[in-house]
Amino acid sequence: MQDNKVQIFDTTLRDGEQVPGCKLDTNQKLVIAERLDLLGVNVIEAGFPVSSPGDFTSVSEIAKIVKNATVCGLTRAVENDIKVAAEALKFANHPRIHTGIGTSDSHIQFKFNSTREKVIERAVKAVSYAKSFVEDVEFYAEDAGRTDNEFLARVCEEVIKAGATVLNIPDTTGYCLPEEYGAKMKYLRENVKGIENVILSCHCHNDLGLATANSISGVINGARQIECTINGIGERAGNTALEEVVMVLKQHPYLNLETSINTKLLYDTSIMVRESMGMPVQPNKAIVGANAFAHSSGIHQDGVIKNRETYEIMDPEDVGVTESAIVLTARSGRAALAYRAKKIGYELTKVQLDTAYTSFLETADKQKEVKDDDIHLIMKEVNKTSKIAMA
Ligand SMILES: CC(=O)SCCNC(=O)CCNC(=O)[C@H](O)C(C)(C)COP(=O)(O)OP(=O)(O)OC[C@H]1O[C@@H](n2cnc3c(N)ncnc32)[C@H](O)[C@@H]1OP(=O)(O)O
Ligand SMILES: CC(C)C(=O)C(=O)O
Repeated sequence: MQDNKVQIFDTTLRDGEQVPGCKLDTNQKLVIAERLDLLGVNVIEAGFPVSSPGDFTSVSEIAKIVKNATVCGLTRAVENDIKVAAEALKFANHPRIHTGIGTSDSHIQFKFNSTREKVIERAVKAVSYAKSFVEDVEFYAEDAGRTDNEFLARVCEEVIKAGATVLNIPDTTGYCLPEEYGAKMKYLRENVKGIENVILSCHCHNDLGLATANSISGVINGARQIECTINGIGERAGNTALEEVVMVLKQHPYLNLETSINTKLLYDTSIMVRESMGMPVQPNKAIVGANAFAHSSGIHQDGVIKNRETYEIMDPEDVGVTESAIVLTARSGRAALAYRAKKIGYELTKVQLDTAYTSFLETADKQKEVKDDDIHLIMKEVNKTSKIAMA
């Protein structure tokens, strides 16, 4: 029987920070790392220590301040990368070295001009070397999404023998379909000796918009760690969005898969990352976008006003959003107008609402949104013929 806990491995500060424009200095990284620890992530991938003196310092300082989460540093299957990562992580309460190498034929041929056998040798050597510094060693088979399953299983078996504690199966190029990615996890669980002693990890990219679906398919098929970032930032089209996978698992309790995330901190954390990295979040982004809990068409607004659950599958408060928004547009109906008018103090009779609605539509057709100031003007006009009660 597998544990039902899914570990959340946050790589906002590593894969997220690789994005053009998202680079952070050590102080900014420390603020985010503290917040991620508070949010309840299990692992913080703090950086790639060998990549620059600045990133080494960031990883090292993060290792000193993070109280609960494991702090992880990324390396290539290169001795010096691993030695430098171990040095940066030496003050961590729970250090993890994340090492690995490309395993797809494309990576083996074009990046390394090498062979499958030599790649296995390098993988094993890297894991054994990392193991000489820390107990917790995660191995990534880069481009596992496009790696032949039989070969991938061989790589996994060898690195488990060398001491890997976590096996990361990245869909580096965001190529897989959810069924295919899930089947890959299932295949590994069924064909790799020793797999029951390690955690399988999903690391999915969003090139085809499938990162969340693939990660969920991965955990349904036996993976127990998801690598993800706040707001889904990351290379190219990004990584799996942390807030999305966490809420998928929360909203589908029959899957019987849990995370340790305090979901009420999701929205504020999203804002923190957005502002600190200068990377805006699209308004229609699931969970944390400005419109994720906004309703702007009459039929939906009427439903939500009667009962939120007609058009909302989550309580906004569960993700730290204070309340749903009823936004008035030319597609709004009387229910929404009466609702907003009441919010700002006007209690309309049915006749007054009909009158107000006619002027409302005239205003709404001229602009994208009808604001409270516009409503005050409309009410002033209605008041001239019929006195409105104040709510
Ligand atoms: C999918 C991912 O997100 S992987 C992480 C990506 N992140 C980054 O690359 C950010 C940090 N990277 C860096 O700072 C630099 O690229 C460094 C320090 C790692 C390397 O810099 P350089 O030595 O100048 O090498 P450069 O970046 O030009 O090329 C990468 C080299 O690493 C090799 N390499 C790539 N991945 C691996 C790996 N997992 N294991 C071993 N070698 C690898 C490449 O084959 C290439 O080697 P070559 O020059 O012998 O052909
Ligand atoms: C380094 C690995 C884990 C990665 O980022 C990827 O394959 O996308």
